[in-house]
Amino acid sequence: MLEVQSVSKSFDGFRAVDDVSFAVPAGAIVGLIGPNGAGKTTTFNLIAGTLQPTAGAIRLGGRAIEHEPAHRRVAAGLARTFQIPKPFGEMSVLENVLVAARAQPGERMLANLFARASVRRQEQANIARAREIVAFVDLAKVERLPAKALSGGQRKLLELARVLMAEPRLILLDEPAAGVNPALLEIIMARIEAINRTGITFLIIEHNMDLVARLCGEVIVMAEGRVLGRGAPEVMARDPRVVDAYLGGAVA
Ligand SMILES: Nc1ncnc2c1ncn2[C@@H]1O[C@H](COP(=O)(O)OP(=O)(O)OP(=O)(O)O)[C@@H](O)[C@H]1O
Repeated sequence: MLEVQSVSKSFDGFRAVDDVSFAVPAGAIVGLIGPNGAGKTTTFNLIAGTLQPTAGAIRLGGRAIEHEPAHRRVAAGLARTFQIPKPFGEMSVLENVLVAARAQPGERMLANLFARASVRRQEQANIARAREIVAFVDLAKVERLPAKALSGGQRKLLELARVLMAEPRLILLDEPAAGVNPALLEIIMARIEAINRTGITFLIIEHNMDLVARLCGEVIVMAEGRVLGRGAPEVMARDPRVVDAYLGGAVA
């Protein structure tokens, strides 16, 4: 589904991502872990298209995307969430999900003029789908509230709903467990599992090892911009290079 090949990114000569290669098979949930500053978020930004790589290739479903703008990658089936969700605070939960729809008939002026009925049907279909997704992530009771009224954990669920609305094939999740209380974390993990069972692939940055151990068949470990290793979470957690990288990070 996703291939990252010899990708590097430098900021003023500093290699935040240094010759990174890995692949994420279709249908998998793969973790991307490593100490602070390892280059995980930069790697996400390179895949999503908010940053351009200094070198290397990125393929989604076999198609080269490293030079495509972010919105084309979304259209190709790539979605991402952020460590700190940024919903439109004044808009309702439902509206926040609705604006993430790929088909926005109201934005096509000519279509509006000539095919009002079909535009209205598409809008109704989008609203119905947004409602379903909001219910799926357990936010139906708060769907009319402004997004700014949600707790941190509910905002993570809203982010999940927004990416689902874009009908992705691959979802990049940036720290879905950060700042989430245990009850909501359980819901988030169950929903990720349910979405994955429908065939959607995940790459997840996460420091919470409970989530990683439960959801991720494999983890890719990064440190200092490079890939240290890859394997089952319980195996990588015992790998001396991985232990060293985390301890190095703790004392640095
Ligand atoms: N825009 C930028 N300009 C300069 N340096 C940057 C920029 N973005 C990231 N870096 C540096 O690149 C390195 C990797 O950062 P990155 O955020 O990718 O790490 P991370 O693994 O996601 O860390 P964390 O777990 O703390 O989120 C860090 O040293 C960071 O300071």
